[in-house]
Parts: sequence; structure tokens; C-alpha cells
Amino acid sequence: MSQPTIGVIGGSGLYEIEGLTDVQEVLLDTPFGAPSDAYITGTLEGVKMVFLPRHGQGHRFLPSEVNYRANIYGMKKLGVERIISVSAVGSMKEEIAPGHMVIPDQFFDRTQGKRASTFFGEGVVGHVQFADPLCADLSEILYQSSLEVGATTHKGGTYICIEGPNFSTRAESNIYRSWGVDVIGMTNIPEARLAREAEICYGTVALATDYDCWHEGHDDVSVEAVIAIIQQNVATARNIIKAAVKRLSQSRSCACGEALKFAVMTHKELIPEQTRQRLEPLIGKYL
Ligand SMILES: CSC[C@H]1O[C@H](OP(=O)(O)O)[C@H](O)[C@@H]1O
Ligand SMILES: Nc1ncnc2[nH]cnc12
Repeated sequence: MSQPTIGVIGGSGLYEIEGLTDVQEVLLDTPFGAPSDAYITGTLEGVKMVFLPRHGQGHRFLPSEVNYRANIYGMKKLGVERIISVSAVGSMKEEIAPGHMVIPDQFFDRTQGKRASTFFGEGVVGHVQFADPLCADLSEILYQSSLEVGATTHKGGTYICIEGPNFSTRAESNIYRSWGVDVIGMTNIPEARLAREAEICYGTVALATDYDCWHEGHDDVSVEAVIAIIQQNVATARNIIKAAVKRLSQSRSCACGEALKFAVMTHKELIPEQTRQRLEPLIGKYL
């Protein structure tokens, strides 16, 4: 594919994207199993796009059940170079009010090791850099796009990713706050790790839906409250995507596309054939 393709992973409340033309539904199987749903491909503002609802249509997969490897592998196979992740998050700071957008620049991993979060293993060892887990260029575009559509937007911030599916205890919430995190969610960490291994830029538009359970002046987070805020803001999220896609028609110049250049430790001749074939779309260009 000559023109860069933009991927969008829709989170809670964002199960489809509007305004796509040339729409096709692409069902993929991958060496890592089935993605969350069919990919929807099409064109938005003249730019090629691929959309996938993270939890599947009808919200069928828990954060720990989502097949993140298959989802990202499928995006790679479809030629995606940049992924915009849309996520509902709890706010861990007074100034981030429900309805505000945050473009995080850091993650803190509090998942419990239950999610397959690497493409490596089975005879091939690789270590990508992850000091800055979100693509700064893509994040800047998301920030500018969010401002452009009139959303109150916070630039930067740390997204703490918990295992879920239950929300946090009050003690946990207060401790996370003392660590200085900005928002809390359950999904972004495996996705960002895998996107980096797949040399795909990853940026997140996080919609603050609640104050988790630390704020004495607000009700504790509930699905009902989260859904109400999402419903009020889903149009804004879609507008941000549209505005961002227009700005993303140029090819990228960040380092994400070369994340694997020095990452693979295993001697080429020792990589088992099956593993080599499975990882061909990811590491093939280096072998
Ligand atoms: C419905 S609140 C909890 C749920 O929402 C977030 O998901 P996503 O990142 O896909 O929008 C959060 O991480 C939980 O999975
Ligand atoms: N308070 C919260 N904790 C974890 N994930 C969330 N998603 C939306 N609000 C959340």
C-alpha cells in the first residue's frame, strides 16, 4: 500500500466510525488467533482507515480477554502505520473533569501478567525501547485535533492500566493518586507494547468519564455514569478522529517505524522456521 493507513481502535462506547466511504468488512485470522471483530476498512477525508472495536461489537470481551496480539497483528497486515486508540478513563486529578480529553504521554503498568503482551518468544528474543511508550508526533496531532474541535484537552499525563474488570478500591485509588498518575483505565498497556513491537505509532485519546472513587464530592465510578459521559462525548471523539486523520495524510518521520532495528537478539540462523513465518510481517524486513 502506498498511502499510509491509519488505524483506529475504538474503546467503550465507540463501536463504529461515521463518514467512511468505500467501506469493507475484513475478517482476518492471525497466527495469534482471532481479532476482537471484523476490521472495517474505508476512506475518511481522503485517507485510508481501518477501524476495530477493541471489545468487539456489542462489547463482548473483558479488558483481560481482548486478543491484543491478534488485533495489532491484523492492523499490521492491513498496512496500518499509526493507531489512534480511543479509551474511556477515570480521572485521578481534580482538574481533569468528566468530559475532558487527555492525550497521555506515559503509562504505568498495574496489569497482572495475564495478557499476552509480546510477539516475541518461541525461539526469537527481542527487546524494544519503551521509555516513551506513546508516539510524540501522533500525540501532538491528537492534541491539536482535540483543541480544534473545541474539547477541553489536557496535554500529556500518565495512564495507569489496571487489570480489572472490577474498578479500584478506594485505598488503591488514593495510592495511585499519591504516585502522581493522571488517568486510570484497563486496556492500553498491552496494545501500546505490541504496537511498538509492530513498529506502529500509538497515540491515545482518553475521555475522562468519572473521578474513580477517590473524590469525596463525586459519586464512585459506575458503568452507568461512564456510559452517560461517553454518550455525551462520543460525537466529539469522532470529530477528533476526523480532524486528526486530515493531519495524518503525510508519511511519518518519527522513530516508531524502526523500533525493531536493533531489538532482536537471536541469531538469524537460529530462529525456528515456524516462528520466522509467523513474525514475517513484523521482523521479515530485518531477516
Ligand atoms: C466501561 S468502564 C471500563 C472499561 O472502559 C475502558 O475501556 P476502553 O479503554 O476500551 O475504553 C476501561 O479500560 C475498561 O475496559
Ligand atoms: N475509574 C475507572 N477505572 C478504570 N477504568 C475506567 N474506565 C473508565 N473509568 C475507569
